[in-house]
Amino acid sequence: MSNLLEIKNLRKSYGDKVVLQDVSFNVPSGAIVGFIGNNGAGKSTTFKAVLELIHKESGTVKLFGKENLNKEVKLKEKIGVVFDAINLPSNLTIKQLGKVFVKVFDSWDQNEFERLVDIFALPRNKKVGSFSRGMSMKISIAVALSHNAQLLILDEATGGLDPSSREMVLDELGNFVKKDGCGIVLSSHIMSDIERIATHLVIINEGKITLNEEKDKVFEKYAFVDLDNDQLTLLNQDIIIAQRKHGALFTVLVSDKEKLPSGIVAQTITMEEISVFLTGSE
Ligand SMILES: Nc1ncnc2c1ncn2[C@@H]1O[C@H](COP(=O)(O)OP(=O)(O)OP(=O)(O)O)[C@@H](O)[C@H]1O
Repeated sequence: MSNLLEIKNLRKSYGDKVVLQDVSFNVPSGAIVGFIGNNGAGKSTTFKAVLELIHKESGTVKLFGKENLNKEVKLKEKIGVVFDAINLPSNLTIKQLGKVFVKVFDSWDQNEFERLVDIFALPRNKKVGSFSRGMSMKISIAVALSHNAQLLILDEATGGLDPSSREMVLDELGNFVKKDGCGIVLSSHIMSDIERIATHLVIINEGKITLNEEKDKVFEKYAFVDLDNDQLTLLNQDIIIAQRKHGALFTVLVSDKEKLPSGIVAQTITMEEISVFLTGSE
């Protein structure tokens, strides 16, 4: 499986504040990477650095195997981007947008755009600037899906969508990634969305990656255990992902419940629990 995006040791500071420290993860072809973290953890900053909208301090970013996106103009067309804030021309209608984008993108697919506008039930003759937040997200997603991109970078793209719209969008994302050589990285605070569609989980906490793993592996092998100090010393250090102290006991997230000493009871994990544990917001 080749990587559409490779991020290695990415670092970024604003003034004295280090907001990304040694961030590394990949988006393989065929994958949907769920990028999870609290408000201010560094998700948007990572995306902006990947897209070269901001300068990174150090580290490398490779898109389709190549560095320096700004010098590889053709590559940009292969990336569909949706940011939380709408950045489409507000004075145009959807009808007019189609006419603009056919000129902007060599590979603009007007039929696909029309299909998505229909299934997202978006009005064709209303100015985009007057759209609700949910409608704005849907039109941004429709655009990102209509220029034959291979990689989608979606920052909070399902936030603000009603449940039936979310279903439709998640279905479309699932279909997108089935196409040859396509992949998605999406940040979200909606754990049920991540649990439903992600193939890989990347968790970031205060600019540091605390988990980077295939989702199925997390649910098959990972577990929480409650231990006292003596039991903790018996634990194979290699399987400890994170631990928290609660009075005299420790709650430990382990990466392989098969390697637990006998007598220690593994508790099953939920997406919500693992994300709360690793984002430190408990
Ligand atoms: N232009 C900027 N100048 C100074 N600090 C910034 C700037 N942009 C982001 N930051 C800081 O960088 C940190 C990471 O912000 P970022 O927007 O990447 O978080 P996030 O994980 O996307 O959060 P959210 O879930 O709220 O969207 C925060 O502490 C934020 O205040």
